[in-house]
Formats: sequence, C-alpha cells, structure tokens
Amino acid sequence: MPQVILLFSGKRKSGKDFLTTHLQNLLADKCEVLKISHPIKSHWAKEKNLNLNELLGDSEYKEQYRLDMINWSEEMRAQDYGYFCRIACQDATDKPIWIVSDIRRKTDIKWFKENYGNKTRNIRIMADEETRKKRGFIFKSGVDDVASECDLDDFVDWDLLIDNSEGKQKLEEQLSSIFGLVSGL
Ligand SMILES: Nc1ncnc2c1ncn2[C@@H]1O[C@H](COP(=O)(O)OP(=O)(O)OP(=O)(O)O)[C@@H](O)[C@H]1O
Repeated sequence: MPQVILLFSGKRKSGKDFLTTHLQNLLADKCEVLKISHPIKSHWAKEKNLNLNELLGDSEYKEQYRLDMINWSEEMRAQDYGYFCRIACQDATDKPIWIVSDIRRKTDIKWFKENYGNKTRNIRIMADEETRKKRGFIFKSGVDDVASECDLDDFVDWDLLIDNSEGKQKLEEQLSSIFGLVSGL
C-alpha cells in the first residue's frame, strides 16, 4: 500500500511528463509512476495492432490515435468511472509513493479519494498557452474542447499549483514544493 499518492493533472503540453519524470528520478525506488492512459493504450494497441511503446511515448504517433482513444475511453468511463484507475493501480508495484501523471477527470480524483482516502494530493500543472504552443501544443477540435481536457478547468480543491510557464518557477522550486507534500516519508 502506498503512503502518499500524488495526482498530477494539467492541460496538453503543460509539462506533466516532464515534471513527473524529474520527480521519479529524484525519488528513485521510493516511487512508482502510474498512468491511467496506460491500460487505455494497451487495449487500443492490441485491438488495432499498433505499437504500444510508440503510443506510450511523447511522439506524433500517439496524436494520430488520441481522438479515437478519447472517444472509446469515454464510453468505458460512462459505464464505470473507476475502470482505468483500478487497472492502473492493480498493475502498480508496492512503493511508498505513487505518482499518477495523467489525471484528467473529477471522477478520477473522486475514485482515488474513495479508495485511498487522505493519502491523495491533488497537483495542478499550469502553463500559459504561448509556452504550451512552443512545446508542441496545437489546438485540436474534439480533443482540446472536450471533457477529457477541460473537466478539471473549474476544479478548485488543489493541494498544490505549479506554474510551468516559461520564465516562471524554476524546476528546483517546483520539485521542492512537491517534496513539501511528501515530507515525513
Ligand atoms: N519546464 C520545462 N522546461 C523545458 N521544457 C519543458 C518544460 N516542461 C515541459 N517541457 C517540454 O515540453 C514538452 C511537453 O511537455 P510534456 O510532454 O511533459 O507535457 P504533457 O503535459 O505530458 O503533455 P501531453 O498531455 O501532451 O502528454 C516536452 O518536450 C517537454 O520536454
């Protein structure tokens, strides 16, 4: 059982993978990184005979399938909002800190809270649009204007807000604010 679960969310190209990878390098064997999108992608790869590693990586390849994966996963979530969260947790190893790097829905946060109580910490990564564009963001209808991208826009119960816009918080500052949430472990 983990002692703390860090739930990271943020819009496309806000820096979720970037920050959680740095965090993982520092926490090393104390942590496990979980991705809710992992079970979605492995199902999709099997079904469509696609390369799972390419889908999991930060490449143009995954962008080609993003819309289809969103639509299919929405259908699954409508039946059972914890479906992908549950599989991601079942596959995770027993480490004191879990990092979930791709929280997208209020129901994702709800599911973790229901199942792990006060172990969860809600972290929002923000970056202004100009920065996100420089880092590869191109607005896509059906992707950026639907619930999987926007559901948490009006969520307010964050334990930590991180500004990952260019020229704002330094990486060390961002990481130490996250460490503040796991201190004592
Ligand atoms: N603070 C930063 N300084 C420099 N480059 C950054 C920073 N944050 C993110 N990047 C770069 O911006 C790009 C997008 O970041 P990243 O892949 O982490 O975003 P993401 O939120 O995981 O996006 P997606 O939702 O599309 O997977 C990457 O190439 C990453 O290396």
